[in-house]
Amino acid sequence: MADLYINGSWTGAADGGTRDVLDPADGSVLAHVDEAGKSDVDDAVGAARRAFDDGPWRTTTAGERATALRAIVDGLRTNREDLARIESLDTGKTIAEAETDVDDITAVFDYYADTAGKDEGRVVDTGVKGAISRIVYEPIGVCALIAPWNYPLLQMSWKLAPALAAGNTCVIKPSEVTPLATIELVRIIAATGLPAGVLNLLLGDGAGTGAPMTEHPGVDMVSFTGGLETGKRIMATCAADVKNVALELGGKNPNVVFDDADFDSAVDYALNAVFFHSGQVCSAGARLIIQENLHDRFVDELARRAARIKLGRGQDEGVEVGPLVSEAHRAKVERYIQTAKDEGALLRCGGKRPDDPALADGFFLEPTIFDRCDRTMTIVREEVFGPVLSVETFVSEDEAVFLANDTEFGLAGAVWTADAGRGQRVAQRLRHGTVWINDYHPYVPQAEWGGFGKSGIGRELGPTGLEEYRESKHIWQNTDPAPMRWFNRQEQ
Ligand SMILES: NC(=O)c1ccc[n+]([C@@H]2O[C@H](COP(=O)([O-])OP(=O)(O)OC[C@H]3O[C@@H](n4cnc5c(N)ncnc54)[C@H](O)[C@@H]3O)[C@@H](O)[C@H]2O)c1
Ligand SMILES: C[N+](C)(C)CC=O
Repeated sequence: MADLYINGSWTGAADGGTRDVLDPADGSVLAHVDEAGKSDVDDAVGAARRAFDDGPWRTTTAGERATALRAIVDGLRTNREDLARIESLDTGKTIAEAETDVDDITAVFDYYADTAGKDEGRVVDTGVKGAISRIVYEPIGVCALIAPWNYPLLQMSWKLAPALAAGNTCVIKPSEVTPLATIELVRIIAATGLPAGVLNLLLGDGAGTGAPMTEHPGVDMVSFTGGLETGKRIMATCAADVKNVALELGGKNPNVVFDDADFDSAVDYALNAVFFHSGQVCSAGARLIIQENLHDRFVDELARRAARIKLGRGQDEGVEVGPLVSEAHRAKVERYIQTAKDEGALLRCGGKRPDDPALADGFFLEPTIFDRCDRTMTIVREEVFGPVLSVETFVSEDEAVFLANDTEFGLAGAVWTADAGRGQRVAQRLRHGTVWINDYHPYVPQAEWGGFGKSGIGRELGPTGLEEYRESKHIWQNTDPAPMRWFNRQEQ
């Protein structure tokens, strides 16, 4: 096996470590891959360090880097179906979802190809005679990019595209649970002829590979997407060396529905908000906050439709939702379901594994709705990251806003209303990084993504997504130097 990509070559793990990657739809082994240890981390960071300090990449022009990114875009377009199929197999998501992800990352590489080539810094008007002052942007250096299992290609590309566009070198690590499509992504990028060491791929888990990456003195920046507790650990590690750190963490996202909302659309999107990809989405609308007088009709319809969602293998025709990613993750979600029952939430549908014997070996769980929840319940407060919706009610607009903001997270949320003024008012009061009005889930390369509160630090996508990977430098030139004689005036 040779699944690690270090200094322009495919190689195995130095200590022979390997890992089985499982198909979440039936628990079978999809692949065996190499598992990097500390010496592989040293090799990859060393290669990225040399490529940054001594190689040609850092000093390429923005236009040259834009050309390199466009070659990646071409590679992604050519390999769209293959990439989507692998991503679907590995994560369990449907082919349609995986294709959407590949289209998204293609657009992201394209966007940063454009953006990198346009922003060449700025001239500063200092008001000082005989001085030229300008701001230039430089890459930060060696970036360690670490991604989660739910959107392996997408979350890595949101980091990799701007990091490369800015002229950094990278060591990347997908989740040990879903590494397969990232290996293909690196094959596609390697084929475009990036200089050796600019992009390095490590596979492995948090303790054996991720932690040594973040601790490594040769790394200048860590960009991480994943869970809150891991994020805290990484931030503490980075503090020791004052490394740059960007964090995209979890969410407990409110979907607020007022009684004047378009009923059919609000129900339809509420389903999609929470059950898309089995709820394994950082921005999943897992908290329905509904106006009391609409509650009965809305939740009845929601439960009726949730019970009809077609579960199955993500590659099969007609399947709407795939399995959870692993046995361990399903067990975690099941513990949350039990806790919700114990704390008195009312189970309206789901709450168990499907009865269909054809799904018995996969990590499936039925779409689940807990009604009559309150803000003290664990199911309302903690990120479940599965197909589980909690329902709370409100009477007034103020109460809706209070409940929507009543979370330590602040990633995303939505408001549904026919009153345009109220939509804007509520959107402005929500303490979340993305707010949708009469919609749920859209994200685009041009618009920043990230969270308030414990949902993270920094932003991906948009112009800010490029800023994350650049240092700005002020260059001041005195065009007419002459002694200033601040000191030793008596000697003049
Ligand atoms: N904000 C966002 O945009 C966004 C997007 C996707 C997922 N997420 C979040 O990701 C979480 C789910 O992903 P997960 O279960 O893979 O998260 P996780 O924190 O368990 O793991 C994420 C990555 O970090 C690595 N890792 C684990 N411990 C590490 C350590 N000590 N040092 C360095 N790396 C380490 C893992 O191997 C994996 O690659 C959810 O909380 C979800 O909300 C957030
Ligand atoms: C950022 N997003 C919404 C694509 C995936 C979150 O898990």
